[in-house]
Amino acid sequence: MIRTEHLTKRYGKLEALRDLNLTIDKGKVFGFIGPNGAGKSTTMMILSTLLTPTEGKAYVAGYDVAKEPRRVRQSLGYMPDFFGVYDNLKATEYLDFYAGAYHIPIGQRKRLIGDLLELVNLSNKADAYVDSLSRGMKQRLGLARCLVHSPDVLILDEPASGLDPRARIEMREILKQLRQMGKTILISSHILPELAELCDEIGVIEKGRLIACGSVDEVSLTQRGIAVMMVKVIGDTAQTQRILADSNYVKRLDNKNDHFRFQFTGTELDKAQLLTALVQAGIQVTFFGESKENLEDVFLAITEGVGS
Ligand SMILES: Nc1ncnc2c1ncn2[C@@H]1O[C@H](COP(=O)(O)OP(=O)(O)OP(=O)(O)O)[C@@H](O)[C@H]1O
Repeated sequence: MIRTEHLTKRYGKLEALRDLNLTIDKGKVFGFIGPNGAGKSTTMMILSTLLTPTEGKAYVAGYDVAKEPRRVRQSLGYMPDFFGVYDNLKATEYLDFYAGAYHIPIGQRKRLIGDLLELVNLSNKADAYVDSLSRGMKQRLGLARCLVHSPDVLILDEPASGLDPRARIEMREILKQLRQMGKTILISSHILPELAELCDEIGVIEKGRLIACGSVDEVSLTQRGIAVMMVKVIGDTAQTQRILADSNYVKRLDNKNDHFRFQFTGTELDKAQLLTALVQAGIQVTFFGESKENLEDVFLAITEGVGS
Protein backbone atom coordinates (compact mmCIF):
# COMPACT_ATOMS: atom_id res chain seq x y z
CA MET A 1 0.00 0.00 0.00
CA ILE A 2 2.94 2.29 0.73
CA ARG A 3 6.36 1.73 -0.79
CA THR A 4 9.48 3.79 -1.06
CA GLU A 5 12.56 2.88 -3.08
CA HIS A 6 15.88 4.52 -2.36
CA LEU A 7 14.07 7.67 -1.29
CA THR A 8 16.47 10.54 -0.69
CA LYS A 9 15.83 14.19 0.06
CA ARG A 10 18.45 16.89 0.29
CA TYR A 11 17.87 20.47 1.36
CA GLY A 12 20.98 22.10 -0.08
CA LYS A 13 23.83 20.28 1.62
CA LEU A 14 21.65 18.79 4.32
CA GLU A 15 20.63 15.21 3.67
CA ALA A 16 17.26 14.97 5.43
CA LEU A 17 16.54 11.49 4.08
CA ARG A 18 18.93 8.92 2.70
CA ASP A 19 18.07 5.82 0.70
CA LEU A 20 14.85 5.01 2.51
CA ASN A 21 13.29 1.69 1.53
CA LEU A 22 9.94 1.02 3.15
CA THR A 23 7.09 -1.37 2.43
CA ILE A 24 3.84 -1.13 4.34
CA ASP A 25 1.25 -3.74 3.42
CA LYS A 26 -2.47 -3.12 3.15
CA GLY A 27 -4.23 -2.89 6.51
CA LYS A 28 -1.02 -2.55 8.50
CA VAL A 29 -0.18 0.14 11.02
CA PHE A 30 3.42 1.23 10.72
CA GLY A 31 4.98 3.32 13.47
CA PHE A 32 7.70 5.70 12.36
CA ILE A 33 9.88 6.50 15.29
CA GLY A 34 12.73 8.92 15.62
CA PRO A 35 13.90 12.06 17.37
CA ASN A 36 13.21 15.59 16.13
CA GLY A 37 14.76 16.24 12.75
CA ALA A 38 15.18 12.55 11.89
CA GLY A 39 13.31 12.84 8.60
CA LYS A 40 9.83 11.59 9.49
CA SER A 41 7.92 14.67 8.29
CA THR A 42 10.02 14.83 5.14
CA THR A 43 9.07 11.23 4.29
CA MET A 44 5.42 11.86 5.02
CA MET A 45 5.33 15.02 2.94
CA ILE A 46 6.88 13.21 -0.02
CA LEU A 47 4.29 10.43 0.30
CA SER A 48 1.57 13.07 0.47
CA THR A 49 2.85 14.70 -2.76
CA LEU A 50 3.74 17.94 -0.98
CA LEU A 51 7.47 17.57 -1.45
CA THR A 52 9.52 16.23 -4.36
CA PRO A 53 12.25 13.73 -3.52
CA THR A 54 15.79 14.43 -4.69
CA GLU A 55 16.19 10.77 -5.66
CA GLY A 56 14.18 7.59 -5.43
CA LYS A 57 10.55 6.62 -5.86
CA ALA A 58 7.48 6.48 -3.66
CA TYR A 59 4.15 4.76 -4.23
CA VAL A 60 0.85 5.07 -2.40
CA ALA A 61 -1.97 2.63 -3.19
CA GLY A 62 0.00 1.59 -6.26
CA TYR A 63 0.31 5.13 -7.63
CA ASP A 64 3.62 6.85 -8.22
CA VAL A 65 3.61 10.05 -6.15
CA ALA A 66 5.57 11.91 -8.84
CA LYS A 67 3.53 10.74 -11.82
CA GLU A 68 0.01 10.42 -10.41
CA PRO A 69 -0.23 12.91 -7.56
CA ARG A 70 -4.00 13.43 -7.92
CA ARG A 71 -4.72 9.73 -7.56
CA VAL A 72 -2.37 9.57 -4.58
CA ARG A 73 -4.22 12.46 -2.92
CA GLN A 74 -7.55 10.71 -3.48
CA SER A 75 -6.19 7.58 -1.81
CA LEU A 76 -4.72 9.13 1.28
CA GLY A 77 -5.57 11.29 4.23
CA TYR A 78 -2.63 13.31 5.54
CA MET A 79 -2.55 14.96 8.91
CA PRO A 80 0.46 17.26 9.27
CA ASP A 81 2.18 17.80 12.60
CA PHE A 82 0.91 21.35 12.63
CA PHE A 83 -2.26 22.64 11.04
CA GLY A 84 -4.43 25.63 11.60
CA VAL A 85 -8.17 25.70 11.93
CA TYR A 86 -10.28 28.49 10.53
CA ASP A 87 -11.86 31.00 12.89
CA ASN A 88 -15.59 31.57 12.69
CA LEU A 89 -16.32 28.04 11.51
CA LYS A 90 -18.24 25.46 13.46
CA ALA A 91 -16.96 21.88 13.54
CA THR A 92 -19.62 20.78 11.04
CA GLU A 93 -18.85 23.73 8.73
CA TYR A 94 -15.15 22.95 8.90
CA LEU A 95 -15.75 19.37 7.79
CA ASP A 96 -18.26 20.50 5.19
CA PHE A 97 -15.63 22.80 3.71
CA TYR A 98 -13.21 19.89 3.26
CA ALA A 99 -15.96 17.57 2.02
CA GLY A 100 -16.64 20.19 -0.66
CA ALA A 101 -12.97 20.32 -1.56
CA TYR A 102 -13.11 16.57 -2.15
CA HIS A 103 -16.27 16.92 -4.26
CA ILE A 104 -18.46 14.94 -1.88
CA PRO A 105 -22.04 15.51 -3.12
CA ILE A 106 -23.96 17.94 -0.91
CA GLY A 107 -26.72 15.39 -0.27
CA GLN A 108 -24.24 12.98 1.31
CA ARG A 109 -22.42 15.42 3.51
CA LYS A 110 -24.74 15.74 6.51
CA ARG A 111 -24.68 12.04 7.22
CA LEU A 112 -20.95 11.73 6.48
CA ILE A 113 -20.11 14.59 8.85
CA GLY A 114 -22.33 13.13 11.56
CA ASP A 115 -20.56 9.77 11.22
CA LEU A 116 -17.12 11.37 11.28
CA LEU A 117 -17.89 13.45 14.35
CA GLU A 118 -19.14 10.33 16.08
CA LEU A 119 -16.01 8.42 15.14
CA VAL A 120 -13.76 11.07 16.68
CA ASN A 121 -16.02 11.57 19.72
CA LEU A 122 -17.00 15.10 18.82
CA SER A 123 -20.73 14.70 18.22
CA ASN A 124 -21.42 16.96 21.20
CA LYS A 125 -19.22 19.68 19.65
CA ALA A 126 -20.86 19.72 16.22
CA ASP A 127 -21.98 23.33 16.64
CA ALA A 128 -18.93 24.55 18.56
CA TYR A 129 -16.56 26.98 16.87
CA VAL A 130 -13.35 25.20 15.99
CA ASP A 131 -11.08 27.79 17.56
CA SER A 132 -12.87 27.22 20.87
CA LEU A 133 -12.00 23.51 20.94
CA SER A 134 -9.26 22.10 23.16
CA ARG A 135 -6.04 20.95 21.50
CA GLY A 136 -7.07 17.32 21.77
CA MET A 137 -10.43 18.08 20.17
CA LYS A 138 -8.77 20.05 17.37
CA GLN A 139 -6.47 17.11 16.71
CA ARG A 140 -9.44 14.76 16.54
CA LEU A 141 -11.26 17.15 14.23
CA GLY A 142 -8.11 17.24 12.07
CA LEU A 143 -8.24 13.47 11.94
CA ALA A 144 -11.89 13.58 10.89
CA ARG A 145 -10.92 16.03 8.15
CA CYS A 146 -8.45 13.45 6.76
CA LEU A 147 -11.27 10.94 6.51
CA VAL A 148 -13.88 12.91 4.55
CA HIS A 149 -13.06 11.15 1.28
CA SER A 150 -12.75 7.68 2.90
CA PRO A 151 -9.10 7.17 2.01
CA ASP A 152 -7.56 3.71 2.36
CA VAL A 153 -4.27 5.15 3.55
CA LEU A 154 -3.66 7.51 6.45
CA ILE A 155 -0.44 9.39 7.03
CA LEU A 156 -0.46 10.92 10.47
CA ASP A 157 2.44 13.10 11.58
CA GLU A 158 2.64 12.98 15.37
CA PRO A 159 -1.12 13.08 15.91
CA ALA A 160 -0.71 12.88 19.68
CA SER A 161 1.92 15.57 20.05
CA GLY A 162 1.18 18.16 22.69
CA LEU A 163 -1.78 16.23 24.06
CA ASP A 164 -2.31 15.46 27.73
CA PRO A 165 -2.40 11.78 28.79
CA ARG A 166 -6.19 11.52 28.60
CA ALA A 167 -6.30 13.08 25.13
CA ARG A 168 -3.52 10.74 24.02
CA ILE A 169 -5.51 7.74 25.12
CA GLU A 170 -8.59 9.02 23.30
CA MET A 171 -6.56 9.51 20.14
CA ARG A 172 -5.10 6.02 20.45
CA GLU A 173 -8.54 4.45 20.83
CA ILE A 174 -9.73 6.19 17.66
CA LEU A 175 -6.66 5.01 15.78
CA LYS A 176 -7.40 1.46 16.93
CA GLN A 177 -10.87 1.80 15.42
CA LEU A 178 -9.38 3.00 12.15
CA ARG A 179 -7.09 -0.02 12.17
CA GLN A 180 -10.12 -2.25 12.65
CA MET A 181 -11.73 -0.56 9.68
CA GLY A 182 -8.81 -1.85 7.60
CA LYS A 183 -7.02 1.44 6.97
CA THR A 184 -3.32 1.33 6.20
CA ILE A 185 -1.70 3.78 8.59
CA LEU A 186 1.73 5.38 8.74
CA ILE A 187 2.03 7.20 12.04
CA SER A 188 5.01 8.99 13.50
CA SER A 189 5.98 9.74 17.04
CA HIS A 190 8.97 10.45 19.14
CA ILE A 191 7.11 9.24 22.19
CA LEU A 192 7.69 5.59 21.70
CA PRO A 193 5.68 3.48 24.14
CA GLU A 194 2.39 4.88 22.89
CA LEU A 195 2.93 3.26 19.49
CA ALA A 196 3.79 -0.21 20.77
CA GLU A 197 0.31 -1.59 21.19
CA LEU A 198 -1.01 0.13 18.08
CA CYS A 199 1.58 -0.82 15.49
CA ASP A 200 2.11 -4.01 13.55
CA GLU A 201 5.57 -2.86 12.60
CA ILE A 202 7.92 -0.09 13.53
CA GLY A 203 10.69 1.66 11.69
CA VAL A 204 13.30 3.55 13.61
CA ILE A 205 14.75 6.53 11.76
CA GLU A 206 17.68 8.67 12.77
CA LYS A 207 19.50 11.32 10.77
CA GLY A 208 17.57 10.43 7.63
CA ARG A 209 18.42 6.73 7.75
CA LEU A 210 16.22 3.80 8.67
CA ILE A 211 18.26 2.02 11.31
CA ALA A 212 15.83 -0.74 12.29
CA CYS A 213 12.61 -2.04 10.89
CA GLY A 214 10.33 -4.93 11.71
CA SER A 215 7.68 -6.09 14.12
CA VAL A 216 7.95 -4.77 17.65
CA ASP A 217 9.24 -8.22 18.60
CA GLU A 218 11.83 -8.32 15.84
CA VAL A 219 13.43 -5.05 16.83
CA SER A 220 13.13 -5.86 20.49
CA LEU A 221 16.14 -6.00 22.74
CA THR A 222 15.49 -9.56 23.85
CA GLN A 223 16.18 -10.75 20.31
CA ARG A 224 19.59 -9.18 20.60
CA GLY A 225 20.45 -10.64 23.98
CA ILE A 226 19.73 -7.53 26.04
CA ALA A 227 17.45 -7.74 29.06
CA VAL A 228 15.74 -4.78 30.65
CA MET A 229 16.10 -5.25 34.40
CA MET A 230 14.48 -3.76 37.43
CA VAL A 231 15.92 -3.77 40.95
CA LYS A 232 14.21 -2.60 44.12
CA VAL A 233 16.00 -2.29 47.44
CA ILE A 234 15.33 -1.07 50.95
CA GLY A 235 17.78 1.48 52.29
CA ASP A 236 21.17 2.14 50.78
CA THR A 237 20.41 3.27 47.24
CA ALA A 238 23.75 5.06 46.84
CA GLN A 239 25.66 1.82 47.32
CA THR A 240 23.21 -0.06 45.10
CA GLN A 241 23.81 2.52 42.41
CA ARG A 242 27.60 2.10 42.76
CA ILE A 243 27.49 -1.68 42.50
CA LEU A 244 25.17 -1.63 39.51
CA ALA A 245 27.18 1.09 37.77
CA ASP A 246 30.41 -0.88 38.31
CA SER A 247 29.08 -3.90 36.44
CA ASN A 248 30.35 -4.22 32.86
CA TYR A 249 26.99 -5.61 31.85
CA VAL A 250 24.82 -2.78 33.12
CA LYS A 251 23.99 -0.09 30.56
CA ARG A 252 21.78 2.97 30.80
CA LEU A 253 21.31 2.77 34.55
CA ASP A 254 18.35 4.85 35.61
CA ASN A 255 17.52 5.64 39.23
CA LYS A 256 13.74 5.96 39.27
CA ASN A 257 13.60 6.84 43.00
CA ASP A 258 11.75 3.72 44.15
CA HIS A 259 13.60 1.36 41.80
CA PHE A 260 16.52 1.06 39.38
CA ARG A 261 16.02 0.24 35.74
CA PHE A 262 18.80 -0.72 33.34
CA GLN A 263 19.77 -2.77 30.31
CA PHE A 264 21.73 -5.92 31.04
CA THR A 265 23.97 -7.49 28.42
CA GLY A 266 25.39 -10.40 30.43
CA THR A 267 24.43 -14.06 30.76
CA GLU A 268 22.11 -15.61 33.35
CA LEU A 269 25.20 -16.41 35.43
CA ASP A 270 26.34 -12.77 35.25
CA LYS A 271 22.90 -11.80 36.44
CA ALA A 272 23.09 -14.17 39.40
CA GLN A 273 26.53 -12.80 40.29
CA LEU A 274 25.23 -9.25 40.26
CA LEU A 275 22.46 -10.20 42.66
CA THR A 276 24.99 -11.97 44.87
CA ALA A 277 27.18 -8.84 44.90
CA LEU A 278 24.26 -6.74 46.08
CA VAL A 279 23.25 -9.19 48.79
CA GLN A 280 26.85 -9.68 49.98
CA ALA A 281 27.18 -5.90 50.34
CA GLY A 282 24.37 -6.09 52.87
CA ILE A 283 21.76 -4.52 50.61
CA GLN A 284 18.20 -5.63 51.23
CA VAL A 285 16.93 -6.51 47.78
CA THR A 286 13.15 -6.75 47.47
CA PHE A 287 13.00 -7.24 43.71
CA PHE A 288 15.56 -8.32 41.12
CA GLY A 289 14.17 -9.31 37.76
CA GLU A 290 13.35 -8.54 34.19
CA SER A 291 11.08 -5.67 33.33
CA LYS A 292 8.97 -5.31 30.21
CA GLU A 293 11.01 -3.44 27.66
CA ASN A 294 9.41 -0.47 26.05
CA LEU A 295 10.12 1.09 22.70
CA GLU A 296 12.17 3.77 24.34
CA ASP A 297 14.62 1.09 25.49
CA VAL A 298 14.67 -0.36 21.99
CA PHE A 299 15.29 3.00 20.43
CA LEU A 300 18.06 3.97 22.81
CA ALA A 301 19.80 0.64 22.31
CA ILE A 302 19.58 0.86 18.54
CA THR A 303 20.63 4.48 18.24
CA GLU A 304 23.55 4.14 20.58
CA GLY A 305 26.61 4.95 18.57
CA VAL A 306 24.76 6.01 15.43
CA GLY A 307 26.40 9.04 13.88
CA SER A 308 29.54 8.67 15.94
N1 LIG B 1 12.33 23.19 4.12
C1 LIG B 1 13.47 22.81 4.70
N2 LIG B 1 14.64 23.41 4.41
C2 LIG B 1 15.79 23.02 4.97
N3 LIG B 1 15.91 22.00 5.86
C3 LIG B 1 14.78 21.37 6.21
C4 LIG B 1 13.50 21.73 5.65
N4 LIG B 1 12.57 20.91 6.17
C5 LIG B 1 13.23 20.07 7.01
N5 LIG B 1 14.55 20.34 7.04
C6 LIG B 1 15.58 19.61 7.81
O1 LIG B 1 15.52 18.25 7.42
C7 LIG B 1 15.75 17.39 8.54
C8 LIG B 1 14.58 16.44 8.69
O2 LIG B 1 13.43 17.17 9.10
P1 LIG B 1 12.01 16.52 9.35
O3 LIG B 1 11.07 17.63 9.64
O4 LIG B 1 11.70 15.59 8.25
O5 LIG B 1 12.27 15.67 10.67
P2 LIG B 1 11.24 14.99 11.66
O6 LIG B 1 11.77 13.63 11.95
O7 LIG B 1 9.86 15.07 11.13
O8 LIG B 1 11.34 15.88 12.95
P3 LIG B 1 10.20 16.56 13.86
O9 LIG B 1 9.79 15.49 14.81
O10 LIG B 1 10.94 17.66 14.53
O11 LIG B 1 9.10 17.02 12.94
C9 LIG B 1 15.96 18.31 9.73
O12 LIG B 1 17.35 18.47 9.90
C10 LIG B 1 15.31 19.62 9.30
O13 LIG B 1 15.91 20.71 9.93
